[in-house]
Amino acid sequence: MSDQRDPDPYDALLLLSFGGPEGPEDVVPFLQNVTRGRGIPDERLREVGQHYFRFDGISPINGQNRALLDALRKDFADHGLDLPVYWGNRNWAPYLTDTLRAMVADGHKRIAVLATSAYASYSGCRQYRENLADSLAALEAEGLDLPRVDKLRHYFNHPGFVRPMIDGVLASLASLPEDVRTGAHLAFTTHSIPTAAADSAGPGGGAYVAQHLDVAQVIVDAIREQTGVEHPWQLVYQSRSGSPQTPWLEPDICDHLETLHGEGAPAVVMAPIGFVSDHMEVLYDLDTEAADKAAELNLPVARSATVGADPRFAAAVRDLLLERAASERGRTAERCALGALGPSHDLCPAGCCPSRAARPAAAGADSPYA
Ligand SMILES: CC1=C(CCC(=O)O)c2cc3nc(cc4[nH]c(cc5[nH]c(cc1n2)c(C)c5CCC(=O)O)c(CCC(=O)O)c4C)C(CCC(=O)O)=C3C
Ligand SMILES: [Fe+2]
Repeated sequence: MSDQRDPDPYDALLLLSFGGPEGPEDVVPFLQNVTRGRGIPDERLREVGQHYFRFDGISPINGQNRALLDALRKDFADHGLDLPVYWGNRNWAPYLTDTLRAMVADGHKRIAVLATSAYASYSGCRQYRENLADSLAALEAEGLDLPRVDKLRHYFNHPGFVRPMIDGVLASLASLPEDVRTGAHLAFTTHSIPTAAADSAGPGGGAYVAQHLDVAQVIVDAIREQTGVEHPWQLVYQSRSGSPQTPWLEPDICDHLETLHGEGAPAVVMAPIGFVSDHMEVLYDLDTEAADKAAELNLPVARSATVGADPRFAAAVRDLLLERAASERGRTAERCALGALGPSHDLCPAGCCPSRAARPAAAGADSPYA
């Protein structure tokens, strides 16, 4: 156990996230960053940006990440872990390349990376690794000595991620009127992705859906143990984008609410297990769109909390970092995981979560960097 208190060889933690706009003038440039290289006209981006304009152009994601940074720094300080925590994003300031450059200037050589995405998939894992490779290439072109970056393993089934969600679902159930509570359905939601991306997610394929189903089962079992009620449940999807010709994971949460209503379900708890914080996909797609749909159907719904800056999640990040540090030192580390799938791999194998256009990706077996 003492082995898991030593951060060596790591000298810093980098929180790597999506980024989001912080005012109306940021919205189109942010969406240009997200959709770069796909030639989407600004006019269409302004349409896509309607979700953001409804909230004064402010995505909640940056505030969520600032709160998580505070929670991480507090957790590290409370546990005598003297490791600086930095923050960089894929699509908005503070940009990943700028943060990595600052980390190099501060003398960091061996960086553990926590991405704000818990599951395997191209969008949730490999794309972040590609962003890391792009940033390292930019620093290399500037003649800087490159740090080594290691991405911490997927944490979808880490107790520090799952337990706050169990409490969230229990709180949502408790918030429903008593006469509909016992019969309430649980709708676990995550970001829809193209079915082709789902098929090829993780080392053996299919990992995105399998991981969500495993987490959902753990939550359902925990709720049965605590309340004595086995709620009917299903994994459903939200936030689909892209061309209607391309198949994406279904059903959508709004269609699912209609189906459940048609089947006579008395109430639904929507549990966004696919997301780490209450960012725009949660506030718009669930709290606005799906909530409006439920109101139209006269179906009582509650939306459960994401982990956000829960201290148990901050502690889980420390655990993941110390676990990986131990295994990098060649020690056997305790690897916490709930559910049936067990702890995820440290290093993504070559070709894990492939994209259509193969691009270099750091922090995996096929990384061009050490
Ligand atoms: C799996 C997944 C996660 C979870 C893992 C993770 O967290 O990384 C996620 C998170 C997020 N997605 C976000 C925002 C967007 N996602 C888009 C587009 C897309 N997402 C996809 C997948 C995912 N996305 C996919 C397959 C696309 C289409 C292709 C593409 O464009 O790559 C677009 C483009 C416009 C549109 O097509 O609607 C936007 C603006 C925000 C920020 C929210 C905020 O601002 O609070 C967050 C956290
Ligand atoms: Fe997305």
